[in-house]
Amino acid sequence: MKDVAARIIDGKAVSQKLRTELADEVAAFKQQTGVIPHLAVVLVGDDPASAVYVRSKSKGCEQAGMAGSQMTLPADTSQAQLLELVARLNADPQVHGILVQLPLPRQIDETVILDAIDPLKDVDGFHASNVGLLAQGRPRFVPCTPLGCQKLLLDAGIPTSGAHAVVIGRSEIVGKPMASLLVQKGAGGDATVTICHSRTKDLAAVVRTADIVVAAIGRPKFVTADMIKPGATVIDVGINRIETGLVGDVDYGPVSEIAGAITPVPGGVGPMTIAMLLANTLLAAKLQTQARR
Ligand SMILES: NC(=O)C1=CN([C@@H]2O[C@H](COP(=O)(O)OP(=O)(O)OC[C@H]3O[C@@H](n4cnc5c(N)ncnc54)[C@H](OP(=O)(O)O)[C@@H]3O)[C@@H](O)[C@H]2O)C=CC1
Ligand SMILES: Nc1nc(=O)c2c([nH]1)NC[C@@H]1CN(c3ccc(C(=O)N[C@@H](CCC(=O)O)C(=O)O)cc3)C=[N+]21
Ligand SMILES: [Mg+2]
Repeated sequence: MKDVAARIIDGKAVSQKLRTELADEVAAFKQQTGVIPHLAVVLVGDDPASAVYVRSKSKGCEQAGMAGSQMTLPADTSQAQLLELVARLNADPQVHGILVQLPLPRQIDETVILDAIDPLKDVDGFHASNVGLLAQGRPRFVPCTPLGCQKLLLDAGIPTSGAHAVVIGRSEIVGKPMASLLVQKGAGGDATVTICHSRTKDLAAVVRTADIVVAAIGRPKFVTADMIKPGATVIDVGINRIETGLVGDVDYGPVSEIAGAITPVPGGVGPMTIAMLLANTLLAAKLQTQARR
């Protein structure tokens, strides 16, 4: 492996393939039920990066034959006002999926909002009941980013069973659910999982033992070549905007000379997140359509 550059795991290509398959499933669902899956995305404030993601989410819905609506509330929206909108979306039978873009302004408690979303419309998989179901190994809505990482491993044929997977980061939206997925029984799981975070002692030594590294730290180029076992698979979740552009949490150039396979940024995990969100929206429509019959 020493002089051979890593294989590039092309998340953009995989996501496009999945989105084409999804469009067929959406068409079949619409024909069977007459129901058009509908995702509502809520953005509070005017952060330009968030606005870009929110737009790509609604655009993705339309491309897959689903409906996407977008609500933008002012940055000074109160928690009560946002709860009111969530309640309205919960009660709207036309809306199947609800995504409230994070982070929220400081006057709003994220947990209060996420707990208020109908768990059957929680396409992000952040509601306590969906987190619990995943932890118990009977997933309903799985958080989109970790699910996308697992799909990339499966699509690339990277063995996870018995592998040592090291997840760097323990957030509720990426690190923890990623570890849950990798440790689960079955395809894309059965790994021996270690979670690292800011209190981990000698993180570099731990990461060096990994067959699979998932980097979700939020620090540009944090994972360096000296931390990588030759031939290891490196999944870079990080999205960092620096002066030179968009970079991941992995020092891509040097690491790609040591790793066996690696995801680029952009074009790796990010597009998979969107594809999984669309898949979760169809799942939401299916669950709610069954529930009403
Ligand atoms: N591609 C995509 O679709 C998505 C990308 N992202 C990106 O992924 C990255 C991670 O996001 P998210 O999980 O929300 O981030 P958080 O900030 O919520 O979590 C970061 C984690 O990294 C750990 N960490 C921070 N610094 C260090 C350090 N020096 N050493 C070891 N561990 C450290 C933190 O530890 P501790 O808990 O101890 O503080 C924390 O657990 C970000 O770049 C984000 O932009 C996020 C979501 C989707
Ligand atoms: N409730 C909620 N759910 C989320 O899923 C959520 C969120 N809040 N807040 C912000 C993070 C971040 N996130 C990304 C999605 C797609 C790309 C993506 O498509 N990235 C492209 C590049 C896009 C660009 O150029 O900026 C890529 O990596 O190729 C990135 C990041 C979802 N998030
Ligand atoms: Mg966070």
